[in-house]
Amino acid sequence: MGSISVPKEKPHAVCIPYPAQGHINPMLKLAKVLHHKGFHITFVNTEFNHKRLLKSRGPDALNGLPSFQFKTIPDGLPPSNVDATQDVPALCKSTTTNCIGPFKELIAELNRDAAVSSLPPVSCIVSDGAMSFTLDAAEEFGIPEALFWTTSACGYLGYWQYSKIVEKGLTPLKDSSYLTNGYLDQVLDWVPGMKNIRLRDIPSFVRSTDPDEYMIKFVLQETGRAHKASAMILNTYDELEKDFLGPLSTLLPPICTIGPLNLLEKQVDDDKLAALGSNLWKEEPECLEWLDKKDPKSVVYVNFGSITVMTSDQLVEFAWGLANSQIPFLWIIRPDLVSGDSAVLPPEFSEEIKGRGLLASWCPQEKVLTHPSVGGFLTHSGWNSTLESISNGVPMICWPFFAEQQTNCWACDTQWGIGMEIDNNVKRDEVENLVRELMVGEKGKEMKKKSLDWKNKAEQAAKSTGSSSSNLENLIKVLHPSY
Ligand SMILES: O=c1ccn([C@@H]2O[C@H](COP(=O)(O)OP(=O)(O)O[C@H]3O[C@H](CO)[C@@H](O)[C@H](O)[C@H]3O)[C@@H](O)[C@H]2O)c(=O)[nH]1
Repeated sequence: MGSISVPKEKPHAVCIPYPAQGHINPMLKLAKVLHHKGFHITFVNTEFNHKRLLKSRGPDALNGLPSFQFKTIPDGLPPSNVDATQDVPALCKSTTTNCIGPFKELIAELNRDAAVSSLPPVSCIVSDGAMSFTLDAAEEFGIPEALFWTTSACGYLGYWQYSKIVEKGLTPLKDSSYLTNGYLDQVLDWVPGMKNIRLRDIPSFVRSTDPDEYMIKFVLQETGRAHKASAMILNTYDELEKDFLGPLSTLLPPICTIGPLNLLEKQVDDDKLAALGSNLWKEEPECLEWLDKKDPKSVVYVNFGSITVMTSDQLVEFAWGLANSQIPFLWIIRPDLVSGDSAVLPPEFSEEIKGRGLLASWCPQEKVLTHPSVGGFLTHSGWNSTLESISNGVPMICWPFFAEQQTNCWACDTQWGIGMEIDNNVKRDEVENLVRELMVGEKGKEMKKKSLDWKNKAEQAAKSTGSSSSNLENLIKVLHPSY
């Protein structure tokens, strides 16, 4: 007797990033990878970011595909400047308290639509780890949820130390002199997997003098709920972060390391999906044309991501450091990079860098880092930037701003040998010296070698037989056990 084959229902994942650039980018990549594996996708942006995406990418940018749709929920914040990054603590507070209602309503609506059409009902949630309120929705609808922490494993492990740091009374700081009096240099010898880690290398929110620091409470809340997830996702690869993944695996549901997602995404051969992008600022493709005219590995690329802000004095120090290094550079200065001001550089500077320096306000970073002319990256050490740099074998100078960027910088410098830290109190001479060292010095050569080694290992992990690809299969089994 022949068996009757029952058509399996297509899985439907609702993917919801934390509403900031460095979170939307990797979530969109993961959503594309899952779509390629047969999932129906609903990607949820906040209304604020939806509007920004339409503005930066054009009115049709979020029309999606029949099996990959974009939906929105409000973020609960009052209206603000559409071209600038939202305040992080305010956004964390607001998403925690205001988003669960609209999110549950959206899932109910998707299920109602499914009941009267051929669309599959929602079968799982993939949520940003910093949006753990979504776990309540998963519970209510009786579906699995995977939490995606878009940080490095070392950064995430750093966050996991917060409860002990509070318990030991290491935070709040007694007063602001503790930021510079050597207090932050103390080694935390009890942190598993992170030999010689100092307080200053731990994600930066513990550097507060406020006993009610909201971001500490937020981190404790988000790490505290993680055990309720069916799986944890990290955009990294085992070989790079095995020392940190070991300790994390004792604290968490099964961890699926599926990075670098920028490499896994490349395996998705689908023009329609490739056209779906997530840059909140308008890209300036001229940067690539400019790079085309430069010698191989000759340009230092400078970009501080989507959230970093600096003073106009710091901007000027970076500017003269870059100019004095005599190395060609591409420097992305976001319109909101200088706090409370617009970025203004002296006319002598523009004169000095003619022909060898290009300034732009936003670029297609992944294409820039893949470009053969780029030989080094001066970065704020956001995890996406770090991983995009690693996957292209580009060594770094790190100027961490906040959050786990400090931990990423520590790992690049002391663990992986591919980064050099620049002092927070940035001075032009140090910028000049480090840029020269990175691009033409002995240490730079050594770092380039190590960067290429990590690049090869990243490519191995992303191959169909590699660890990240097999972890992706494990994730799919969790999200859709019968698939
Ligand atoms: O001109 C630009 C600048 C940035 N990007 C992209 O924007 C993303 C920026 O992400 P990231 O480098 O991680 O920086 P942030 O935007 O600062 O990221 C936030 O989110 C990260 C992931 O959780 C954290 O590691 C950071 O600490 C946090 O600030 C990357 O994918 C870049 O490729 C561009 O395409 N063009």
